[in-house]
Amino acid sequence: MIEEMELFEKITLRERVKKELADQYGPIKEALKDVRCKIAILSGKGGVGKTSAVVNIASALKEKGFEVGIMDADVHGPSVPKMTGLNQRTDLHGAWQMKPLKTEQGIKVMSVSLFWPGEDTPVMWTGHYKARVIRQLLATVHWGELDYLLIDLPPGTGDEPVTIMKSIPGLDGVVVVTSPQEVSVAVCSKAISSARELGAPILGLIENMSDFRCPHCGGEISLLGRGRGEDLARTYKIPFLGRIPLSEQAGRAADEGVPVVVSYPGSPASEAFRQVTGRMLEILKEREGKQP
Ligand SMILES: Nc1ncnc2c1ncn2[C@@H]1O[C@H](COP(=O)(O)OP(=O)(O)OP(=O)(O)O)[C@@H](O)[C@H]1O
Repeated sequence: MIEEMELFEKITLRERVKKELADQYGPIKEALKDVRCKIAILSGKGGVGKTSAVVNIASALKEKGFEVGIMDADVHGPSVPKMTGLNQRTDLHGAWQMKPLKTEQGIKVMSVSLFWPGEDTPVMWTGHYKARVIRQLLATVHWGELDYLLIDLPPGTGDEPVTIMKSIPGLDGVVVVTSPQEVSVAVCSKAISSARELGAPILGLIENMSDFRCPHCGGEISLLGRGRGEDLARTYKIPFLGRIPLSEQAGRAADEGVPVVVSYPGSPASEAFRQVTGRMLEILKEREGKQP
């Protein structure tokens, strides 16, 4: 009896999510109509540098003169505002239309943490509810004209990132981030498969936290390994966008709330982020002339 009830609940929830996706598709499409290119950033495992990649790719795009926005869809660990130095709160504007905040560099940001009561208040929502909040945000945020909107997805391969990806009409691509560690690469392959199942075009894979250059002797140390990201990209026949070194400046920049591309522009990590961004743009251009 209990099993039957659980099955019934699962089916009704699935139907409800399906209906909600269908109902919100139109409003989300309308809200994103002036966004030329929508890219989701995904990782299998948490803590591999997905958000770091998002804020630095955004900065590298901004440096090139593009209008850029970041949608922080990682409800449990929303670190985009912290990593971009946004401490203020946004107005709910009666929840009809929400305005993203702008970073010092002029990148527009929306995140649950911008209207959350306090840093210590945990998010206790279930997966279904979290995805619903993100869809609601996607439908109500007024981005204005953007060349690129980067969506920082929650880590993992469960319902949440998948439902969010499904909610974005005309998603132009997915970028996958992994560290070179075996544990990260193994989960990352699942993330690639789930993106593929959705039919989302995968623009490429980034290996973050790759070689570390010793500031004293200049020698390179592969603390977490090296090359497994590139091997994974080859296995799945997706473009390899490049390697970001494990770097003291990158870590410090995140804590200081300024992307490393801006705060340490000549650092190896910044150069690597610019190269990764350049490759991503080339791929978009080759794919479907998607570069604005
Ligand atoms: N290349 C790097 N060199 C040094 N530190 C890094 C690098 N990339 C990320 N970090 C640091 O590692 C930590 C995790 O990074 P980040 O928050 O970007 O990961 P994430 O994958 O988005 O995590 P989650 O999805 O769990 O929120 C942060 O403290 C960040 O500053």
